Amino acid sequence: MSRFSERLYQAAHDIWAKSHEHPFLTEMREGTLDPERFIYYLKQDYVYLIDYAKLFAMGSMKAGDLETMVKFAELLHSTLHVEMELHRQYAGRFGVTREELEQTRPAPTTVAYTKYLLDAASQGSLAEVVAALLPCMWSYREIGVEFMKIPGALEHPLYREWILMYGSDEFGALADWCISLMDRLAEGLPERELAQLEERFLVASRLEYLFWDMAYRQEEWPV
Ligand SMILES: Cc1ncc(C[n+]2csc(CCO)c2C)c(N)n1
Repeated sequence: MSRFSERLYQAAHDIWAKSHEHPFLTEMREGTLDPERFIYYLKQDYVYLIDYAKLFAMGSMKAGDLETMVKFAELLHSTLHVEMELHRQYAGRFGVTREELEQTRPAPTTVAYTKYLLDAASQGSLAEVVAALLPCMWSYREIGVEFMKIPGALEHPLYREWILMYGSDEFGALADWCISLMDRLAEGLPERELAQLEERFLVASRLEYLFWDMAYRQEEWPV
């Protein structure tokens, strides 16, 4: 039987393709993305990551064995100290302090995405936690690897570090681990539960798309 992750990948194909073609990413790829849009993204992503990191804590809590528990703890550590450190360093280049980053008011799409993930994780099984968090890790891995292949992308003075982080083998290995965990957790589940996991994965994928779109539009609350 084919792997459940392949089913998820196929089901999300059109959504992910739409993300890859979004002007935020095409302009970043070409090095023409307005830095204001990038700063907006960094701030929103910082507060997104604070909530997202909690999913790894919940993964640790719901883990059925010590190895899985340790791996989620590593992912939590890496988000707080590696990924968020990249954001802090970028912000510093623009004179935005760590405190300002942390006090960013989450925009509507950030609220929708983080609360959706936390709801899925608090209500559901470990498989639901993984289905919800997976598009984030997997889609960034795809984007990072694609960007690394573009001649000159790593020479860009602003976007170089971002591309290096998400295109790195370390991030690739973390995403691979989550994909194989998804496959193991899905084994033997009835179709009704698989369909529910697929739904979590697809909604999170659509919210990933909306996150790029939000950053490009520099979305604000209407009042
Ligand atoms: C909206 C949004 N989606 C995905 C990521 C990428 N990401 C978040 S946590 C993690 C794994 C370990 O830190 C990865 C790859 C992001 N930064 N922002």
